[in-house]
Amino acid sequence: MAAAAKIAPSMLSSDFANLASEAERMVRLGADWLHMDVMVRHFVPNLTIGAPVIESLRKHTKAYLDCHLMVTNPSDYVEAFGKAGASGFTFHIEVARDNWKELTQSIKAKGMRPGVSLKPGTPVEDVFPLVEAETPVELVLVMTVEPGFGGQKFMPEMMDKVRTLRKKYPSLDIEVDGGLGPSTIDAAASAGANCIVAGSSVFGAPDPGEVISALRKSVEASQIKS
Ligand SMILES: O=C(CO)[C@@H](O)[C@H](O)COP(=O)(O)O
Repeated sequence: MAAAAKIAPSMLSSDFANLASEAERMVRLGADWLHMDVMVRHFVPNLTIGAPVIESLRKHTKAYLDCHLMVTNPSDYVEAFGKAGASGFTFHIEVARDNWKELTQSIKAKGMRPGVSLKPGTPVEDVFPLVEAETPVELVLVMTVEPGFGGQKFMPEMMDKVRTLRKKYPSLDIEVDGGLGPSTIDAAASAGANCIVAGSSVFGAPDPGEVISALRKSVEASQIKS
């Protein structure tokens, strides 16, 4: 069975001063997940949110909080994110080559869904062992921009990675992130992505609900065709 479409507005593009009401608005407009970009000025040169913000937001929403840890030392964050109420914890393979097994197990032990992400320059083969492990990652996040900032241009050449993953793992959650919106979604959906992160295209639209619904329609239409 095809992995269900999950549309995840990237809260990086929201009004951080009104995070709880922005989260509520996205859920009301049809978001399945809320994508939370964690950046602490190493691994990427930006500074966003950490576990205290997740903990505060959790008091206001039951939504699935899809946390993407753009940090060099993800294992240092597992305990705090688990306690804070994160739903998914996605780390980068580039910083976890030596400890991904323990890391994945500890994420699961803290009640979160483990995911792995790869930067544009990282070969897709690098994540195969994590998907096939005894305690596997449950999501692969293919970055379609260099991580660090919203509002960048979608890299269509990353779709080869998505196609490869979808062919090999028919029911895996495959997420794409960066430059997704109405003009790029068909490329990602037809390659096999089912979890769609979108920041500026959703928050910058006159009708964000319409964009969320267009993203979902494209994923579902591609799944029917395939
Ligand atoms: O992780 C990141 C950037 O590193 C993303 O989640 C962006 O926030 C997506 O923003 P758009 O490209 O959709 O504006």
